[in-house]
Amino acid sequence: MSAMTSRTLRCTSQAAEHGASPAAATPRQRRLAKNKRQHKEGLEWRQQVLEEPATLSPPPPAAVGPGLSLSCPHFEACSGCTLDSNLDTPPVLHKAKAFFEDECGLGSFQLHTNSDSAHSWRQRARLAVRRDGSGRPVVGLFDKGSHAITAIPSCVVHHPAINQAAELVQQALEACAVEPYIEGNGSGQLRYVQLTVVDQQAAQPPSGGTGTSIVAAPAVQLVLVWNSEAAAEEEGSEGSASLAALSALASHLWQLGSQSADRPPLLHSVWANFQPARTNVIMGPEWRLLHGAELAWTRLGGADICFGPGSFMQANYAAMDRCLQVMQEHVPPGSVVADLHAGVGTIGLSLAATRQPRSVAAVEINGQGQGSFEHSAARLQHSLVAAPPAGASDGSSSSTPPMQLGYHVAAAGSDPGRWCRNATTVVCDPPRKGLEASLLRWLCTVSPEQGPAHMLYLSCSFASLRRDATALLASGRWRLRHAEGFLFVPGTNHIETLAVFERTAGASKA
Ligand SMILES: C[S@@+](CC[C@H](N)C(=O)[O-])C[C@H]1O[C@@H](n2cnc3c(N)ncnc32)[C@H](O)[C@@H]1O
Repeated sequence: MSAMTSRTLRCTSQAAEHGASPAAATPRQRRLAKNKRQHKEGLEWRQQVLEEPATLSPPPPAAVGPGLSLSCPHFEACSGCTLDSNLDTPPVLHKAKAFFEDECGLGSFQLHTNSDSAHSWRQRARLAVRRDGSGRPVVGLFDKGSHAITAIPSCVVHHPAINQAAELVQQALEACAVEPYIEGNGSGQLRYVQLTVVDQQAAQPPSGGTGTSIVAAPAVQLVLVWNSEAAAEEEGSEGSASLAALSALASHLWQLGSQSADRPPLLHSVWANFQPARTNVIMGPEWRLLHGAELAWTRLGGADICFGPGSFMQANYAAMDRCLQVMQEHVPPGSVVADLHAGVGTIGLSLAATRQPRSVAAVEINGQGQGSFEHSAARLQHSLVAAPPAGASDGSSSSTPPMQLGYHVAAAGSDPGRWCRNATTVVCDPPRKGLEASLLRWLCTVSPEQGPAHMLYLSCSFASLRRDATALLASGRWRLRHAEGFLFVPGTNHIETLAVFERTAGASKA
């Protein structure tokens, strides 16, 4: 928190304590005082959660004005959020409305949101580990526009389990005398931590017993991003001392976070990721499981989704779940689905669990997702055989083949004709830069007989979606049937947009 902000907060609270007239405060002081009051209520709620972890549920929504508000004590210092009021009408929403309503002629472009969307939504967070201005090791985020670090122990957008696990790491830094990373000279040990909430209910396999041993509280998959190579060097060398320090830190955390007699374990697992390079890329190429279970699960869009620490996961599970439900409405039963930017296969698996497609082919450039996809697919196939959906094949009939679920590690644009062979529905969920030029060209030129009938394009960047949608519509091959937005990152000028296209000519394959 900047000196200016902390001074302002102090002054505001003193004014409030001494009963100063609200009229004497500036609008900003009043806003910060309100943030502080709501933050205090949030802390009280979190204290209750700590005492009763099995009942973790979202905090009561903050008292808000016309729009959703953030009310975070770290706002303005921390770089994580850029909006603290009217979160449900970020500036980009106006651009999206203008594009879809005025340029594309859709009736109305809506943004999905509800009153508790603003808080406790983040289920995956990456936090830096550095020394602060006073030399104290800190787990937090960089200040706006700099690499100076701010601790954010009361972050209101983090799921409470993430804040608790971050606090555990904060304590362990000092207890284990861990050296935070120093960017200036590349020295130090711990660079970042990644914390991901694991749904312990979904973690139980469907045949996992009576349910009496199920631990209801969410736990955290913790990754320690360590500033060294993975391989131990000769005994007594600097490398092995560094790995011994990593091992001691991980054991200390595991003991603190997994073995409490009076509450469910906070940690699901502890991983090491090794990043020795002097780079801004957070994760390195090598991973090692140090404690706990390798497989982590959550339930999204009607499917159990397995994920590892190195594969992409949407951080806002509730918003993604809602988005998946909407996507399902646009996929007819019996479809052949190509899920082109699949990650661990969340979208394709959700469609497989709910829409009875004939097949789903997942295509993903990062091979880290493949093992997770295969675990999820096996669990899904098992549950479909055990309880086939009404009217669906259980695979026992020789005339109706079982659903095919496949995963290809490849760039979607490398051979779109191959990845989309026979596909009736193509799903694109690209990174911020949008569709690869080769994929966009194929979609804009493929003949109606060969191409898919429907396309679901989910985008995290409105600018690249607008560019790609303009090209798709200009090609004459596609018509926009529907579009809507989802608040995946409340507190920022960002919306996730789903655009549903249908082919304009030729016989539909679906
Ligand atoms: C926004 S994420 C979506 C992941 C997944 N659909 C989900 O919902 O979790 C984008 C994914 O596209 C992958 N990706 C990036 N470039 C790609 C490419 N050229 N071809 C295929 N996948 C790509 C990334 O590795 C990442 O997993």
